[in-house]
Amino acid sequence: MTMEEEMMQEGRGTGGWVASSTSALARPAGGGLGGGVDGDALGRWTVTSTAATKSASGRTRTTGGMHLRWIRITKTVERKEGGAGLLRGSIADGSSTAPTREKGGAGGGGRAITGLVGRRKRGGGDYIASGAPGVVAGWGEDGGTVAKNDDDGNNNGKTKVILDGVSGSANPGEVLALMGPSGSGKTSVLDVLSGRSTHDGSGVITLDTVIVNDKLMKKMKKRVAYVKQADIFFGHLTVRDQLTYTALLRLPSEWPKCKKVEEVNRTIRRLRLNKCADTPINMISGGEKKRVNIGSELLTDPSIILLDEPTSGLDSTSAVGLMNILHELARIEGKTIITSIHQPSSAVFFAFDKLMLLSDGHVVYFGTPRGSLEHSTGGGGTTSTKRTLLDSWDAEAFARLIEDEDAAERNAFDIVGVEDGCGGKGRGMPRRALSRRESAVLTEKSFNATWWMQYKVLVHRSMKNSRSAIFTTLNFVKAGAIGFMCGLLWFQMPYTESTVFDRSSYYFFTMTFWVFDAMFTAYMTFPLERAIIFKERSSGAYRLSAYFIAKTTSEAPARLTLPSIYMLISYWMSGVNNDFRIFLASTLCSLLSVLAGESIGLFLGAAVLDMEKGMVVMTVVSLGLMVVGGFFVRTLPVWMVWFGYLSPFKYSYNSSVQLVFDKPVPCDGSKVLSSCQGGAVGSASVEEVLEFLGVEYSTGLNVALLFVMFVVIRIMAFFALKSKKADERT
Ligand SMILES: Nc1ncnc2c1ncn2[C@@H]1O[C@H](COP(=O)(O)OP(=O)(O)OP(=O)(O)O)[C@@H](O)[C@H]1O
Repeated sequence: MTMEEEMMQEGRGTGGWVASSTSALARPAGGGLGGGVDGDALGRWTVTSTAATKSASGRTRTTGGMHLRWIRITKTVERKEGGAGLLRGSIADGSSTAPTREKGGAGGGGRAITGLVGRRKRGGGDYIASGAPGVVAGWGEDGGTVAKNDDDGNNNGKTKVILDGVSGSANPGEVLALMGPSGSGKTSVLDVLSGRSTHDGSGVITLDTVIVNDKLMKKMKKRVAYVKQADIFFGHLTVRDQLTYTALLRLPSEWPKCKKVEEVNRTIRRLRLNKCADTPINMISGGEKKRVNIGSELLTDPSIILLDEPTSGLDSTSAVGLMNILHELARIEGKTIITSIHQPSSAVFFAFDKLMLLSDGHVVYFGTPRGSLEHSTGGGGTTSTKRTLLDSWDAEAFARLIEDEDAAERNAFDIVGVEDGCGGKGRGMPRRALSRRESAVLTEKSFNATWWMQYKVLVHRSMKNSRSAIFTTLNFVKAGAIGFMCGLLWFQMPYTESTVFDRSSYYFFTMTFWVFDAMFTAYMTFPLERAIIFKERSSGAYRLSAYFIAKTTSEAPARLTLPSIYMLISYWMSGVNNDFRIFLASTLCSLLSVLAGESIGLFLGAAVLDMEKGMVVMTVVSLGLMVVGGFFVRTLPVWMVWFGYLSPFKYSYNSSVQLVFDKPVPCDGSKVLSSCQGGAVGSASVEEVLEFLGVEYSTGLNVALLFVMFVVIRIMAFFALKSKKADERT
């Protein structure tokens, strides 16, 4: 069943809230930000629907698209050291080396344009530049130098212009394709439009004619879905799990769970994922993964869907299938869709409603796909060079056209918005209507789910994932085998002076092994999940605090179960102390030290997200802390004493050893302790044994210090993670 059929079956096709027209200006009806559907002076419909609204039958409506315009967007990035070919010179003045025109980019609005090829505007926003020779798709590589940038796409300074005065627009009900050679700026345009990356600020982005500033963009993220090139998921979760967790996190909290589940099932049907719905994501095909990625974004019923090369890596049948889904979403649900694409088949290419061609961060064509041929060949069928194409497109004139269109729509909206019934429009009234729409967006909730709901869902997801990742047979075998091996090595130690050292070494080994294990596995947590965290957070799925606390609580059972199994086997086999209360207390000390070690690992993982560097830091820090833990070096140099206080090994060793030596140790003739120098008679006091082993502080103080370490370092880990900004390219 196609989506269209499905929707008709659900009554939506006739329900009146989805327009099925493919016209560029057709709009789905729905409630607006200010409520309702508004007609503009040009006789078009502007829909500003945001929240899911209800049909007469009580079903949830699909939110329509929004009109997205971007005008003279420029983006400059810092040139990173160490790359091939350092940049020289400067572009700070924005001067152009283009021979035939002035730049209309960074703040250059309104300047005169020379060498302009004639162009006209066609109905429905179809801009065709005429008279330029050449081809568009796969244009010639003549090495034509782009204004500001050299042949490597670099400018001659410390910065690099990656988008230069890019303008365009996308309408509800349409699919706009971004095409251009690799490195031409397609992803950068999508990053900026989705709010995942910033632009230089000289250009403007408008959504339904409302200028999108930083504050608005943050709020808009819920309505702008961005399907990135990489399909990042927890591989152990099934497709249904992934969609269900997304639904629970991102759909309105007032919806009952059954409604969210219904939405998941609808998304599975809509994206034809039924066959793999209950298969773990790491087992499904690339095309299916891509559809899961799109489905996760579609669940929230966004108005605008941006996709970065969704067909890359797919065979042609899957690519066509995916494109059909996008066209259905635009045509039937009225979504605004922008997708970048490489080498589409001719069927796919001509099916796009609009096409924007980019080269070296510049627009070289915007209009219908068919019109691009006319533009590129100029009717003469000759091949165009990159240089010619760049020169033939008047970016500034195009920017002004979009600007005018935006202004016309805004005025028309405002006239309607404040209509007093007499057809009058009083002074200052348009502004009121505009701000009404703007404030409607700004007062929207940042998160759909409450903090507690986010926490519960994330704990559940993390436990499900860690069950498959940590509670594996292999890990149980590891804990059991090491416990058994240690039991054999320290087998049934008699409680006499000759085993004083062995008892303490048993604890030192136990602490070292499990604290190291916790440190290193916890270290991996954030670097491994950072792509998912950044992706989900950038779409406003949850608060970082909910994720962090959920992550640490959900991993605790797995983290503590394995050392407990080890202790249960090794402690009784070794005969450390036959008092069950001592076993319990020393096991708890060990587990607390595991949690403190986990805090250190989490902190370093959050502070140094780069795995390679982080591993080096981890190795140095963990070995250092172990050495100063009291077992190896007894007398630290004065300037290193502070380092000893940071060692969880020290506190856990100190507390456990004190618990084990709970009564005087009988001499056995080995003359290890000074009180036993006389032979196998008498015993050494507990104090003497503890002094011999270099144990400091009371058990209570050691446990308290371990607890402080566990809590304080964990809080530090949270702030370290919070301070990390998403790399624009993650
Ligand atoms: N943060 C950044 N730092 C440095 N250079 C960047 C950054 N982001 C983008 N670029 C550069 O900007 C240019 C455009 O990159 P972008 O990823 O947008 O191209 P693209 O058209 O999507 O390429 P592809 O088709 O290969 O994905 C490239 O030369 C890229 O190296």
